[in-house]
Amino acid sequence: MEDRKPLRVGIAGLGVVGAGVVGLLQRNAAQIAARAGRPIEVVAVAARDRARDRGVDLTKVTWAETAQDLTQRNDVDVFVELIGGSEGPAREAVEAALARGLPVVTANKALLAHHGADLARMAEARGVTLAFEAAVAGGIPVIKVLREGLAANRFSRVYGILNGTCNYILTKMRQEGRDFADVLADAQKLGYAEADPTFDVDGIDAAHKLSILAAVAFGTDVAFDKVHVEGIRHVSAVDIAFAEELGYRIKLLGIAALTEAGLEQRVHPCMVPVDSAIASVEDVYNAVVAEGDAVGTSMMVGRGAGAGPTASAVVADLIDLARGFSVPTFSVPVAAKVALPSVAIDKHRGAYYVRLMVLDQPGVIADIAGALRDEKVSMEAMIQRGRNPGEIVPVVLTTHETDEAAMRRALTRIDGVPAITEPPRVIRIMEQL
Ligand SMILES: NC(=O)C1=CN([C@@H]2O[C@H](COP(=O)(O)OP(=O)(O)OC[C@H]3O[C@@H](n4cnc5c(N)ncnc54)[C@H](O)[C@@H]3O)[C@@H](O)[C@H]2O)C=CC1
Ligand SMILES: N[C@@H](CC=O)C(=O)O
Ligand code: NA
Repeated sequence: MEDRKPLRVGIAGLGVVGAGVVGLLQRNAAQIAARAGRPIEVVAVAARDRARDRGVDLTKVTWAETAQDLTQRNDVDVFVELIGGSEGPAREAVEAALARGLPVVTANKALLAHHGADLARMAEARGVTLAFEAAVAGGIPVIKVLREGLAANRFSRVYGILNGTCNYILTKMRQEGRDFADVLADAQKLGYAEADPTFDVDGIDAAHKLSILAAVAFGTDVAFDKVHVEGIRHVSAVDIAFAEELGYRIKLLGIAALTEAGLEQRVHPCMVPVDSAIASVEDVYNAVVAEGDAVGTSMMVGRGAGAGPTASAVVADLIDLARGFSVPTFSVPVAAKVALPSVAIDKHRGAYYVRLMVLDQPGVIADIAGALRDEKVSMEAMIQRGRNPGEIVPVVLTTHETDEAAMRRALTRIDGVPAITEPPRVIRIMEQL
């Protein structure tokens, strides 16, 4: 093995993940070389700050001026992009690498969600690998599992907890009664959050990942613009407490389902039964559930963010490259992709949790019930806290399965009732897990 040529790596971006990758390659060098069949060595890097102590040994690497420069070096066999962002230097460098026939490993879900189809075409045209295990569900080898381990299956649904920051926030709010902003700051310190954390809390990061997951599972193009996206900003301590009372836990889920009408892709907070397996996936952990016709239901759980788990996935891709292993980018060659119509969210059917803040006065409940009845939305339960005439109190209701479009019409009417003092808060209930 000693005389095998090393795989020479150039890394752009030495932040949380970049430094994690350098550290992991150094720490487990002997074992990685044994498994890869040859050593994997970082020979060159590009980063904005050369002086910063990243806790890893960079004395033997060459510093390139820019990420682009890194892609043009003859001593680099694979370009690793860990800068982030769907445009700018990350996109330009990845495109330059692929155009030159250099394999690419990236953790950049934003880039793949926006430009995955084009980048896959470029990679295929040049016959090079574009690998991205770290981009979806961090350390869980979910791309490998869907693309290889479960390759014999037709999938009906793939869903899961795809954002570690949001799961961490929801967990700490529920377990410790802490504030949203306070827990988000913690997630940032721990290296879980995106450079712009609104991508996490507004569901965009989970939607990036879902669109990639759907492309891999269903052999279709990445269609991020077709994902319905809602984040967790409006999930309050009150909703978390009501969820507990009703036997649910709130999770931000990404769901891609193949229906007769086409592909439904949505990211939003969900109430899941407290005794379901996914309800127990807490903190920074992610989970991905795949429903295949042959295998049935498979669930994978692991850390979805942070230096270690993400580096684990990046290095696994490097080991595959060192071994000479290669598969089509999104599981099928570009020409074999299937076009699937996308199903809009108003065609969704499901059950709903609705929380209203209501000025307690006679007739309000009748108005709410009337709006639901007129739209043929059938109520499952109602909780009214306290009877304090003249005060604002929460009223919570849950529905039986109904059409999203009908639910929206009913909510518009309910919102117009003068005694409803703030917009209804709605969380979809997911029973079929
Ligand atoms: N942090 C995490 O848990 C995970 C992150 N990712 C993805 O990994 C990528 C990197 O994320 P982090 O390491 O967390 O971000 P980070 O912000 O810690 O690191 C990015 C680094 O890139 C550097 N950079 C910016 N522009 C550059 C340029 N033009 N040339 C070279 N370096 C440049 C920045 O100075 C920074 O140090 C992103 O695409 C992110 O979405 C994926 C999975 C998990
Ligand atoms: N910000 C992301 C990082 C991993 O993809 C998350 O919190 O999941
Ligand atoms: Na992964």
